Amino acid sequence: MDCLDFLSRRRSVPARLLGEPGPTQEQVQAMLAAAVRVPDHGKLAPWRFLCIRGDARQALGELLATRLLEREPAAAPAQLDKERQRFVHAPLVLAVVACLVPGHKVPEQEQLLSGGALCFALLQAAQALGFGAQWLTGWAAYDPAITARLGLASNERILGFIHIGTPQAEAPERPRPDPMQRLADWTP
Ligand SMILES: Cc1cc2nc3c(=O)[nH]c(=O)nc-3n(C[C@H](O)[C@H](O)[C@H](O)COP(=O)(O)O)c2cc1C
Repeated sequence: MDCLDFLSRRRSVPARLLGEPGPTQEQVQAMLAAAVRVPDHGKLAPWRFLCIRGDARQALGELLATRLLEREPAAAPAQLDKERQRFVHAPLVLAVVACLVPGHKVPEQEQLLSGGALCFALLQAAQALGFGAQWLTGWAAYDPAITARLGLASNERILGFIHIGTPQAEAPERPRPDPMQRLADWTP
């Protein structure tokens, strides 16, 4: 498969369809090494990663369930279970954290964009190694109590939880927009 073919066929594999085996430590390193080559205005490298694997996945799910009960005391047991299950499927979840440099001449938007590109590069690197992956956020990515428990500082943001593992079933395709319908010539 040539490169463009690979990119044109890329699709996410829903986290619930991901299972063992996950990437080895060498493969994690290789994926990150590819992903940090994203465009990065000002060479700020305004991002870092958290590896969530093994028992930490269940622990994070418990944290989400506990926090949801705080936020919504009437939350149904099924909702709480959903939170507990959020991170248990894929063997590896990489949280991509934006480390924003406030007041820098490179606007925060560009720092965030670089991190977003990095999330996507991670998806591609995972797929290039034969894994499936999905970029998820969910309410927890924006909840201050959860981000504090993840160790984020006030200038840091969760950009995504990248779930990575071996597809246990074929991922469904979704309709894709026709780019030509969104293309126009700009005329002065
Ligand atoms: C920043 C970001 C956050 C996302 N968060 C979620 C999410 O919380 N839940 C979800 O179902 N999909 C989420 N998605 C969408 C999936 O990552 C993915 O795009 C979708 O499953 C379709 O897969 P595709 O990559 O094949 O288009 C998010 C996408 C982005 C870019």
